[in-house]
Amino acid sequence: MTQLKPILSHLDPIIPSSTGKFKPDKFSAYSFHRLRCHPRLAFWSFLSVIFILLFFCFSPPDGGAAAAKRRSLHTSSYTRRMHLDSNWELKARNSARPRSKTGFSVLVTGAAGFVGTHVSLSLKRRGDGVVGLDNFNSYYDPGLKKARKSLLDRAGVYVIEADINDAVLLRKLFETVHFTHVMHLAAQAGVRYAMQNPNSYIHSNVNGFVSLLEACKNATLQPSIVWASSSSVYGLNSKVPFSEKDRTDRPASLYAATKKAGEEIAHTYNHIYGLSITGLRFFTVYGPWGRPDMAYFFFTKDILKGKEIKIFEGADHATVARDFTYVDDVVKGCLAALDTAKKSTGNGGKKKGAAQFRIYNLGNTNPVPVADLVAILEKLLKVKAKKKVLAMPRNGDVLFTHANISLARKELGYRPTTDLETGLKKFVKWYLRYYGSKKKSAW
Ligand SMILES: O=C(O)[C@H]1O[C@H](OP(=O)(O)OP(=O)(O)OC[C@H]2O[C@@H](n3ccc(=O)[nH]c3=O)[C@H](O)[C@@H]2O)[C@H](O)[C@@H](O)[C@@H]1O
Repeated sequence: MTQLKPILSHLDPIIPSSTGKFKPDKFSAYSFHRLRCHPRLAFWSFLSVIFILLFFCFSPPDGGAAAAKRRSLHTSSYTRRMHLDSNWELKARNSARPRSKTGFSVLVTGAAGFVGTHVSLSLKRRGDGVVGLDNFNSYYDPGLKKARKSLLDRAGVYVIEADINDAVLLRKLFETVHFTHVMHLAAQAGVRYAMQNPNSYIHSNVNGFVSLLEACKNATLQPSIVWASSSSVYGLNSKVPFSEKDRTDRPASLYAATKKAGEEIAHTYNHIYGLSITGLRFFTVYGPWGRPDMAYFFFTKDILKGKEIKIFEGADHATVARDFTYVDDVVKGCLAALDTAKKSTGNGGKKKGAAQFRIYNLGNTNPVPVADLVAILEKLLKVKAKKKVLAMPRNGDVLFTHANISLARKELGYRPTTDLETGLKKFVKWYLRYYGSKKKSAW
């Protein structure tokens, strides 16, 4: 204790006196008295001081570099855990670079999907930078998605394998690349599958969409967003053709309900955070590299196999019809929506003014009965279909769809030019080449 005395007296706090001289205050005298009475307390206090001094002496001089190193170690362990390419950030930066200064940097979600692949290729072809994101889930043959990814690889579009619900990945991606636009096409598609797996619709179309909007809203420079809604939001409406002004509060399927929810959620993010958002209501999009869960696709497969196909009809033999829209026409509408999108007004989550909010129908304006679709396929495949006409099951389907596209025509210059027979011809040609030569299963 006598050895500690000089040190402890030195550690006593000192305050200036009114004369300007320093003298121990009452508290320090009291502390010293306590320490003298508690040798253990004094010993541990001394040891703590030594530890603190040692910590400061031996810590690295550049704290920022150390933090960066820690961060990059954290990033690389994340990269390994999520099975991302070790240099995914570099690849994403390169892929997002447009050919010219005026080009866009676009994040395409669902890039290995049907419309996503076509949109990504078109953007890349005209000189925009594109990064794709896709979770390659097994809703339908992931082999087809991988084949689409190979197309994108060859075109120089880098696709990251991740889910839009991965908020960490999205944050890192938006820190790595400044996207001018996001084309959001990732979704759980299909009307009837919602009866089997309802939660997958909530996961992708509601939670996933919110996760993406959060990342966009938090970005320092917020991108403009264009995303795929659906003709199914018109639900049980009987007034045709469907106009954007019509009511959309009577969805017939959970799929439609989640797309409608997406439209409302989009409005909220536009209103609160100033995100520029355009929703596109797609009408039964078909074409090469299409989705095997859609009727035109599996009818083709089943007709070729000689398997029976079911053709639905409404009550009293009412015709079931769709405004089938060829994928190239839809892609033109998507690009026009990106081109006319105004900038978001927010910054890092704070709104600076009202932002653009739009919704457009992208249909063909020419509904075709499903029976006619089958007749065209029979002609193109040169095979008679084994048909069974059935009452439409109560599984979310609606009787018909028909788009009024005047708004998209006026504001986007959208003009679909492909009739169903011309479009199906291109689809059948692709189908026979893809499955004929590769002997792949179409499902
Ligand atoms: O436009 C849309 O909003 C929707 O279009 C399609 O949904 P759907 O029009 O039901 O397309 P298909 O599943 O290919 O069905 C096309 C038509 O064939 C009929 N169909 C389907 C299956 C079947 O076995 N038989 C049959 O007659 C359906 O009732 C429907 O009228 C897509 O699957 C949805 O993802 C998309 O959002």
